[in-house]
Amino acid sequence: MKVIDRSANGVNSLVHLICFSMLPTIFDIFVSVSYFSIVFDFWLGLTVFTCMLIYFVVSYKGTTYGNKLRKVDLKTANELRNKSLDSLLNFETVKYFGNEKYEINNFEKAVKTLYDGELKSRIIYATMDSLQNFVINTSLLIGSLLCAYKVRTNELTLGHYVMFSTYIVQLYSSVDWFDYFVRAIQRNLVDIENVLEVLKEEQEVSDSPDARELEVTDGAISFNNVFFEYVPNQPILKNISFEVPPGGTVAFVGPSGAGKSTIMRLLLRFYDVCSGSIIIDGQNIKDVTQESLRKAIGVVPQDTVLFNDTIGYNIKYGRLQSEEDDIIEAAKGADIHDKILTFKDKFATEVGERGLRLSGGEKQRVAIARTLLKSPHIVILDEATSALDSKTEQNIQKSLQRVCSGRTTIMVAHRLSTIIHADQIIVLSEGKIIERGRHSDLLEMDGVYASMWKLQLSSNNRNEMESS
Ligand SMILES: Nc1ncnc2c1ncn2[C@@H]1O[C@H](COP(=O)(O)OP(=O)(O)OP(=O)(O)O)[C@@H](O)[C@H]1O
Repeated sequence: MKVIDRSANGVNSLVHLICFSMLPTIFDIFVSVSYFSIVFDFWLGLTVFTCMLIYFVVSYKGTTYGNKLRKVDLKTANELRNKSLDSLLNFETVKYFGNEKYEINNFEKAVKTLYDGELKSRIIYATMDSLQNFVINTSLLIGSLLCAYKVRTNELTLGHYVMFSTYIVQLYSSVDWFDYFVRAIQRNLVDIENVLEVLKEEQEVSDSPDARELEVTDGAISFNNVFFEYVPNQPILKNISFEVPPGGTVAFVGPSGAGKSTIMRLLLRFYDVCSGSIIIDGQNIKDVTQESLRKAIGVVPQDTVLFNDTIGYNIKYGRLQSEEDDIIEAAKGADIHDKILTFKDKFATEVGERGLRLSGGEKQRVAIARTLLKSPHIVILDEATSALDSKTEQNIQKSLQRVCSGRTTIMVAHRLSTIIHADQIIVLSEGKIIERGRHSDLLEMDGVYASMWKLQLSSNNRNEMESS
């Protein structure tokens, strides 16, 4: 992937740049050690060189081990963040099962692992610092004693002694700076590696370099011999072909796992088809930008998840440039305006995390209002009313009709009563189309759809009898 190449090149260039900037320091150290050996005394030079070698070995080993610990710490910190986020997002499930203590224990364990890891790395770095100081001071002591001895035996002058002390202090300040710099770089490289891991994630779908904007004129959709699998050799859709004329409605029914929602995901290009094509108004969706494609499609999903903000904000999300009047119109169209006016803060009412302060029907209406505001050419209703009771569903149907009117619509439904007016009903089973036609045609066919219809009728009758 281009992004990875670029970032990897970036890191390589950074490492090269740093190495170059360190050359003077390395040169400085090399010259100093040689100077001691040649000009002063061989044993003095050897002492300084040996201590320097020990210093670098300690530094290398300590930093390498410290980096390993840091990698583990980063992994633990990520896991801790994911775990806490997951428990907070699913707080209702935690409460349903009374598992608060279990979650708290898990969190405490994760915090303790992180704390222990950080403590270990701090101990390693502190030990390394002490060892390095010990090596430097020992070398200073041995060097000074050796130098003093040579002055006493008249092999060196007092001036040599002063020069040695000045040199060695300067040398060790360079070495110290070098060590600090290398340590900081290595530590940051470990962190960058963490970011690169994220960049390495392959993008499921990317725009082709010459991708154009999708131009929707009528909103005609056609699937041509579409074959798709999420995992190799496990086909989900097999040779799916159908057409939706401009403004027409096609509904998909079938058992759970048949591939109905997958068709919607392919139309939105969350995945690319393995073979075949999806055409909108004569343009293959592979050749257009994902942004323009998704702008043309409005989705009313099965479970509407709202932002933890106001109702007004959540409706406005359908078209961020909307004026207040447009939002009110959309709310009226979705039949939620009167309900919003009964709230104390009206459109400024906070909906809570994921919209938990609203009922299922209200959330669904917000989703419809958003789609009305977006005013797309194509609408997808993915089991938009399956989570609602029959009465709420009947009320919402009117709003849905408003969203779909004059727009090409693709629906997924479990309740067959919601799709009887569709221009075409397609029955899917194990990724294949097994029946298609209008409601009355399919009933006449007396096949899978007809038996599903009879089953739903009898269960509806049973429910009515039980409630009366
Ligand atoms: N991201 C994914 N990776 C792998 N397999 C997946 C993925 N998403 C869905 N599937 C599988 O693809 C199959 C079809 O899923 P899909 O959601 O399209 O079914 P569906 O007909 O909409 O079912 P339902 O009516 O229960 O929502 C299922 O067997 C599912 O397990």
